Amino acid sequence: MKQSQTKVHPSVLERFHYSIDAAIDKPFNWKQMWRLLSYLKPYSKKLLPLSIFTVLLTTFIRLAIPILIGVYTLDVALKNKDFTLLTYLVAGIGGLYLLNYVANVYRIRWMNMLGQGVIHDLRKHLFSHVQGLSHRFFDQRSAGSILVRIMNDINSLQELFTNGVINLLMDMVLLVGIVFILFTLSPELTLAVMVILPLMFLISTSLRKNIRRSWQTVRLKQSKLNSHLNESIQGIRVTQSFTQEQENMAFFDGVNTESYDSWQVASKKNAMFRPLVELTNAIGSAVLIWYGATLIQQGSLGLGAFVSFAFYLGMFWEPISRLGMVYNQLLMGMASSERIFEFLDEKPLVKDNPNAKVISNIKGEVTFENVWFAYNEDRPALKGISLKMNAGETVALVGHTGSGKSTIANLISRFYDATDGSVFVDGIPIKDIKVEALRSQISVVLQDTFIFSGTIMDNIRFGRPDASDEEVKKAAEAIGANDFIERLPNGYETEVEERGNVLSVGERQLLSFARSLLADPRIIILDEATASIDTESEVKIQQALKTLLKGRTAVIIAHRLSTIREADTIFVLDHGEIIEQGNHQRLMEIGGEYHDLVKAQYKVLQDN
Ligand SMILES: Nc1ncnc2c1ncn2[C@@H]1O[C@H](COP(=O)(O)OP(=O)(O)OP(=O)(O)O)[C@@H](O)[C@H]1O
Repeated sequence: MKQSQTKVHPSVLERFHYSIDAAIDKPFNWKQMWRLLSYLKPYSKKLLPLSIFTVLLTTFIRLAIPILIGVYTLDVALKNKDFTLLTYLVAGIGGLYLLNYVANVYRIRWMNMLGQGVIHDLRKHLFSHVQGLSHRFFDQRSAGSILVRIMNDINSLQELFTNGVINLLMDMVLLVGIVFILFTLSPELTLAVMVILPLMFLISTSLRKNIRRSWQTVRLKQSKLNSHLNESIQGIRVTQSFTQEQENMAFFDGVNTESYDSWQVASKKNAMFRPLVELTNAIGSAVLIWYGATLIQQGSLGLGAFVSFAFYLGMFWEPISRLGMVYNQLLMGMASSERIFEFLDEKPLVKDNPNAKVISNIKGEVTFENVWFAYNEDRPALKGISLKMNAGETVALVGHTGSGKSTIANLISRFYDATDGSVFVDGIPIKDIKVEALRSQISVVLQDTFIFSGTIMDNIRFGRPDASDEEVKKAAEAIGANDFIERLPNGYETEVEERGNVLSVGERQLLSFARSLLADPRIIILDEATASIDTESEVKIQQALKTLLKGRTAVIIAHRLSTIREADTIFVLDHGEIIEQGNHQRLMEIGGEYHDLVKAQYKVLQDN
């Protein structure tokens, strides 16, 4: 293995841990196979039968031609000097080759369409299913590992569906056909040439298995390389600011070399494969010529039959080899499909009650009645929360980090369901309101606004795709985002990349406010940005906020004193419990936790 040239602290190389779930083959599982094959169902009326028909047609033509050339042309037509038959045979063989060509063109086209169609459907099914899963599912998995399943695992099934399944049929027919014809032509010669069978078997099982394992190692190493690369690029700013490039390079070098080495091993083994196959064929040919010549001399085998025999023997290896390959694909497919089905079998934890109703005009009153919630069983995040937020009121949630503020917000949107107790909107248990209806009237504005790739216009329109350009502009103007948008190179049509790195934090916030205002929700949940921005932007954001919150219930995870002070009710949280509640004035008078918090903030502001 190549060693890294860079000198770095050894602990660095132990820093990265990736959970790689590359395809390691699994034992064959019929139940899983049937489930996979059920994706062929939509094609069972047209594409599947057409593909099978062309496969069988080409197989029969391939089986027929050597007999026509050897036995009929040499042993019948030429031997009997029957030139009419010879002409027919030549025309017939020519016609069959032509038919074979046409059938092959369609076979390849239809089989590809079939395979691609299945992969398309499977990917669509998986994506739409994953999209509907609850937050908890995404808490437990990295985006990378989900991506791998939707892309790589499904891709690895592509080959199985495009070639594997149908070739299996072709190769079985071909193999049975060849063995049957060989025995019909000469049972003695067939038995003699079968000496190569054990060798063939050995190559197509153990050697292939060995090679397959090596390629799996290659894929594993590549996954590791991908994960590291992904993390490196995402974290490049941190790496550069801590000048950890050399250390990072050393790790990359290690992973890259591991990948290189695994390729070397796999390709060395692969290189042995073909010559070994040829050697086996050579042994078969030697037996054929030696024993075949003896049989011809004895008069028990015609020359034409011998020629046909040689043709079939040449074809014999092909299906055996391909069957080995399909078997490999099947085992790999088992591993991939197991992981795909694991996702498909995940049930969304938050789902509609059978009697859930669509409530389209909620007022926005939110009540918590003795709500308990735990992300992990042993560590409750909320401990018996009871609170009431009146419709149209602005509520501030304050408290130290990890006290449960975001969790309260998560329960209002029903990203999670309470472990115990109930949450009500307008006095109706939220489990009795259809999730879609509820969420369409709630807007969540996170600190780290997610900007999708597309134009500024598309991004503001995100929650209400039917809004006109005029409505988008009006929302942006109301928020005060218009100025900065018009200054961009193409105004509202400026393309912003995913995550919107080209926009400043304040600009991204204004954009998300405009997005929410346009969606016109009844309840707004806002995780106020902690990042300090300049005073001018601060004033702008405060004004934008006023516009956005007007006439709606607003739940603000508040960090700024100015926001907190103007809230109608402030809930002070501590370790998942509400310890104080009231407006600013009242809480200051009490002189408790809130009072201390405000004093501490003032001190920070004054020190700065
Ligand atoms: N997805 C999650 N899975 C497991 N535990 C979580 C998850 N999200 C939050 N927690 C835990 O739940 C508790 C409450 O977290 P929450 O995010 O509600 O706090 P917060 O008050 O919003 O904090 P902050 O001000 O830092 O955002 C914390 O102990 C946190 O570690």
